[in-house]
Amino acid sequence: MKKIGVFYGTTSGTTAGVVDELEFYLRKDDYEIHNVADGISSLSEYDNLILITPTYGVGELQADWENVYDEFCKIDFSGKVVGLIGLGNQYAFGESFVGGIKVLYDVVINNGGKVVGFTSTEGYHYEESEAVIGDQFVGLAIDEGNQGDYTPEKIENWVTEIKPEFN
Ligand SMILES: Cc1cc2nc3c(=O)[nH]c(=O)nc-3n(C[C@H](O)[C@H](O)[C@H](O)COP(=O)(O)O)c2cc1C
Repeated sequence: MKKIGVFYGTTSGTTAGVVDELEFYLRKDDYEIHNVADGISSLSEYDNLILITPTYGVGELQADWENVYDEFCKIDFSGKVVGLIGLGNQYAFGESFVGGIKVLYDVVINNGGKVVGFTSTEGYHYEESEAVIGDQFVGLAIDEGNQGDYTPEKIENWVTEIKPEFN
């Protein structure tokens, strides 16, 4: 398996904690973590990517992702395999739960990439989410505030599922 590039943004630090947990399940693989606040100039070098954003505003990207959005939209994702992880709060923001990953999803798909690691919406309690296609999230939905106890198991299952899909 080729190297995995993990790119994340965080405003209040929760996502950084989730990235630490993700690292545990990637520990036997070749991977590199990048905080989007430091830029995304190396993103196009990876054929395997895990992109992580908490949702802010109403279903929008986290601020550091917003800052690189125009650059992100110019990336050719042909041949790239991408897994998405979204953080959100299903009770406080139940009408736009983890919507931020749909913004990333749309760019990856429009620019020729493959998104893997859709997950079931079962067990979540929200009204609406832009990040749902059919009955699945377009990535892994994490709600640390309300369901953080399940996060390690969710990440482990998701990583196990997407690894065979990587280049
Ligand atoms: C101003 C604000 C807006 C938010 N909007 C949403 C939202 O639309 N949908 C959602 O699922 N979560 C929303 N959240 C919850 C955050 O995504 C969640 O707390 C996340 O864990 C924050 O990650 P971070 O600590 O890495 O920045 C919002 C939080 C704040 C403070």
